[in-house]
Amino acid sequence: MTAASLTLTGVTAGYGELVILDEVSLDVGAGETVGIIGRNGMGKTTLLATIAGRTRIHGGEVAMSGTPITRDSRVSRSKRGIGLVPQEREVFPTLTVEENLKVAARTEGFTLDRAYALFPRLKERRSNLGARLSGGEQQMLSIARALMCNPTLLLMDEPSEGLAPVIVDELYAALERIAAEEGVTLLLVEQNVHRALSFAGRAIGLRNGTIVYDGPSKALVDDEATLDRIMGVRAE
Ligand SMILES: Nc1ncnc2c1ncn2[C@@H]1O[C@H](COP(=O)(O)OP(=O)(O)OP(=O)(O)O)[C@@H](O)[C@H]1O
Repeated sequence: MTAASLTLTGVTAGYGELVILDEVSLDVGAGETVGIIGRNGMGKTTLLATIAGRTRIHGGEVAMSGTPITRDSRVSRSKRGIGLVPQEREVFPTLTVEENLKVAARTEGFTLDRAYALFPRLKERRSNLGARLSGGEQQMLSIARALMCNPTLLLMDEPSEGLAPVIVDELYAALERIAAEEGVTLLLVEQNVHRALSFAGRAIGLRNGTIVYDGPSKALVDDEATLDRIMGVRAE
């Protein structure tokens, strides 16, 4: 797989007539890891949903590796290589772990063995029903299932939400491997700012649907004034 690049040019988008994102522009290079941070309700999920084709675009252009996709449906964006791991995880509850993975499998590319190598817990639980998994296991399954579709641009919405710190460590160890070993560009929304900054090379701060920071994560780590500006309150 070859990682995709992504360009948003003056994108205004939302739900029906409701506008949430206001003239958002950004350029993400192939293979970059980007953490999207900001307070609740600032438009982080809406940004991922807009890239995945799940919102209404009122203006501007979205392009993937130079090809405009603004008017493509979510299905055609998925076929082009955009994978979304939604906040709700969307695991099939009545299918086993292995069946959840197999329904997404393509004839070539990412394999079941690769999924199990990245997430050994899923191998142990491969015969368990989706409904019987812990939150952390469901999150791992949701990410592994997205990878089965051979994404070249993977969007993850709050992967660590509601998980115990030890599980979050395990999850992020797998994400580090995905970033290093799979040909995929990664954008993730992360409520835990310091987790986002240590994982992603680049940070994007959203406030009221506009980008208020776009730069290296490293520069933000000790910059409390800028973090306060993005987060509104001191980051935890
Ligand atoms: N399906 C929807 N229909 C209408 N409005 C929505 C919908 N989803 C989100 N919104 C609104 O869009 C705004 C931005 O929400 P969004 O979920 O993108 O923010 P967020 O930064 O991801 O926040 P959170 O961290 O709480 O998930 C909010 O005012 C929210 O109420």
